[in-house]
Amino acid sequence: MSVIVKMEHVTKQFGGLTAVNDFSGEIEKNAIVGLIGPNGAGKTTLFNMIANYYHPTSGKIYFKDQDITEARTEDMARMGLARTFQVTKPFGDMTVLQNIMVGAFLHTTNARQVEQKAREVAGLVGMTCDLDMIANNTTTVDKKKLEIARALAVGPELILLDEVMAGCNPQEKLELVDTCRKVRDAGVTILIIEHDIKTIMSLCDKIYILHRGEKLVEGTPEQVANDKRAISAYLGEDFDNAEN
Ligand SMILES: Nc1ncnc2c1ncn2[C@@H]1O[C@H](COP(=O)(O)OP(=O)(O)OP(=O)(O)O)[C@@H](O)[C@H]1O
Repeated sequence: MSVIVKMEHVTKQFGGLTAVNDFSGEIEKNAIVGLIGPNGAGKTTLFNMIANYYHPTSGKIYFKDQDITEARTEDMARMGLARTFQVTKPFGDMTVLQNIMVGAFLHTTNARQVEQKAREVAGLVGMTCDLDMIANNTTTVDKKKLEIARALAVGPELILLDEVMAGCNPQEKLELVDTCRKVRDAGVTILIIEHDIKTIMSLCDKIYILHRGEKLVEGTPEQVANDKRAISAYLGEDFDNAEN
C-alpha cells in the first residue's frame, strides 16, 4: 500500500511548551487513520502541521512524496488536502448547496460544473435535507455532513476530520461512520481525530494514540485495544471488558 503522508521526527514547540514531540508516522493511501489521545495531547497541532497552518519546529512532513514541511496553507487544497474544523463554520445564511459549491470553485469557474460537483458530493456524504435549505436550519448530523461535503468539494485526496462527530448521539455517529466509509470507498484517504473510542475502533484501519505530545502506541484497533501502555495511559483498565 502506498503512503500519502509521511512524518519524520516532527516536533512543534510553542514557546517553552512542546505540543508535539518527535512524532514519526505514516498515513497509507485509501486508509482511515485515527488520531486519539487525552485533551492537550497534541492531536490538533499535528493536524495543523499536516495542513500547514503551523510549520514544525523540527522534522519533515511529506505529502505524496513531496516535502511540504514549509508549504503554504493556501497551497494545500490545490495539492489535494482538505480539512474540517472542530467548530463547524458553515455560511449559515446560505443554502446547503451554495455552501458546498464554495469549495468546488477551486478548480473551475463554470457554475454548472460547480453545481454538478456539489450535488455529487452531497449525495456521497448522504445529506438527507433539501439542498436548497438554509444551512443554519439543518439538523446536527446534516451540519456535520455539510462540513465533510464542503471539504470534499475541493476534490481532495486526503481529508482531515477534526472531531467531526462531537455533539452527535450514537445513531448520528453511526450515520457519520457510514459517511466516512463511503468517502474512503470513493478514493479519499481519511485522517480523523475523535474522542469516542468505540467509534474510532470500528472505523479505523490504523490508530495513533498521542500522549503528552508523543506517540504512545500505533497499530490496528485490535493491537491498540490490547496494548498495556494504551490501556493504562488512555483507554482505562475497564476498556477491554467494557468493549467485549
Ligand atoms: N497556538 C498555540 N499556542 C500555544 N500553545 C498551543 C497552541 N496550540 C496548542 N497549544 C498547546 O499545545 C498542546 C497541545 O494542544 P492540541 O490542541 O494540539 O491538543 P489536542 O490533543 O488537540 O487537544 P483537544 O483534544 O483538547 O483538542 C496544549 O498544551 C495546547 O495548550
